[in-house]
Parts: sequence; structure tokens; C-alpha cells
Amino acid sequence: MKFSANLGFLWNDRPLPDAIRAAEAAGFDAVECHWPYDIPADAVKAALSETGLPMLGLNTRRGDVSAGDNGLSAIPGREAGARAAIDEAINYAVAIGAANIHVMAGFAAGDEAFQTFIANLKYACDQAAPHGTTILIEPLNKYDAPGYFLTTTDQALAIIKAVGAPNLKLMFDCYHVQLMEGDLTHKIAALLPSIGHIQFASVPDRGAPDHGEINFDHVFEVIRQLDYDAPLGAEYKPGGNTDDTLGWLKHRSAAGL
Ligand SMILES: O=C(O)[C@H](O)C(=O)CO
Ligand SMILES: [Mg+2]
Repeated sequence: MKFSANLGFLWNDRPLPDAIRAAEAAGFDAVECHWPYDIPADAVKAALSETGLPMLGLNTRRGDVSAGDNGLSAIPGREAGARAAIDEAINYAVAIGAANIHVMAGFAAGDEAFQTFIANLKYACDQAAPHGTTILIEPLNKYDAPGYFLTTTDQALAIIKAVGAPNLKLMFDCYHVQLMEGDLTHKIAALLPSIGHIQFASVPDRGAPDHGEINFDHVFEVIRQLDYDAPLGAEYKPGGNTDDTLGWLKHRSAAGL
């Protein structure tokens, strides 16, 4: 199996280019990030070229984080900010060769929010398509992000259907889906055609995938048997030195898994 280091959490104690180098040294096959915008795209691109790792994806900016924003695209009245964040994300992704953009919905509810999200996602998919970029939407759990618009895979599928764009996919984060729905392996199998990227962390503490209520040896094996061979995103909180949390990766590599 191949693994991608999510540098929003792993090695986030250092500048993004150095985190890319650390991920390569640790044996990851790819990297992904959250909000890289403070780092010039040229510096990120240079670290990617130097290491040979692809950057799989990044997120749209969340808005005014100090005022509590966690994305803008489902918030009625915030369309201008949402689309500026989408444009910025596409420009950055194209500059560094990132294949996916997670368009963040934000805190909202109801039909107006649904219609706003659909319209902004149509805009994002139209703008991204000429670059071959995929747009991702990700259900987040109600404990970490109470009030977030998108919380379940059923809701994500309804949104994907309503937008009707071939470059709109589901970000299936095992951590969030386990907390909201469970039944991970049936869900991954059923949703595979709609999945653009898979992420993981232990539940409930969002740590390395070697403890907690999910047996990742089993989940990864099911994913392998489904012939899904894209890198899986390690999006967990190391709670200290990332290099000290990589026993799971070393164990898999030593076992040839
Ligand atoms: O928190 C997550 O799971 C995300 O993947 C993210 O991109 C930031 O909310
Ligand atoms: Mg995630």
C-alpha cells in the first residue's frame, strides 16, 4: 500500500518544504497539506521536485478563522469570499502540481446552504476542469466541527449528484466516517466510484493508526483487495515528535505490506 503524509498535522513543527523532506526520509510515497498559502509555491514545488513526492491535495482557505470560519462555500452571502478562495486554491494547486482541492463548506444548515454549496461547487469544478484538477468534499464529524454543513457520506453523495460534475469526488476520511456512521469497510466498497481520496487516523483520539476502535490492518487490507492503489492519507495528530509515531509505517514496510 502507498501512504501520503498529511503535513497539516505531521511535521507541522517546521516549514512546509522541510516537512516534505521529512516525509520522504520517513518513507512516505506522497504528501498532502491543509493551507499552504503562507509559503511561496516555488519553494514547495522545489521541495517536491527534490524529493520526487507528489502533493496530492490542499484545502481552500477557511475564511476569517479568528471569527470562527471553517470554510465559506455553503454559507449564503459569502459567495465572493468562497470563490476567491477557490480561485486561490486552483492557482496554488496548478503551480505545485497538486491533483485535488478540498473545498470547505463551513458552518451552515438548511436548503439555502445546500443551494449555495451546489452553486459554488459547480463554479469550482468548472474552473478546475481545464487543469485536470479534482474537487473534493469531505464530511466532518460533529464533535470536532459542530455545526459544519457537511457531516455524512449520504449528504456528500446527494451533493455530488446535484452538482453533476465528473471532477467532483468524496474525501473519505475514516476518522470522521467512523465517528458519524461506522461500518467503514462496507461504506468504502460501496462508495469507491465516488471516492477521490481516503484519509485515516485512530478513533477517538485522532492519533496514529495503531490503537483505538478501528483495526487499520483490516481496513487497509480491504482497501487493497478493492484494487484501490492510490496513497492513503495519514491525517493524524502525532501529539509530539512525528518520527516517534511511525511504528505502524515501519511495521508495514518490514512486513512488505
Ligand atoms: O480535518 C480534516 O479531516 C480535513 O481533512 C481537513 O482538510 C481540514 O478540516
Ligand atoms: Mg480529513
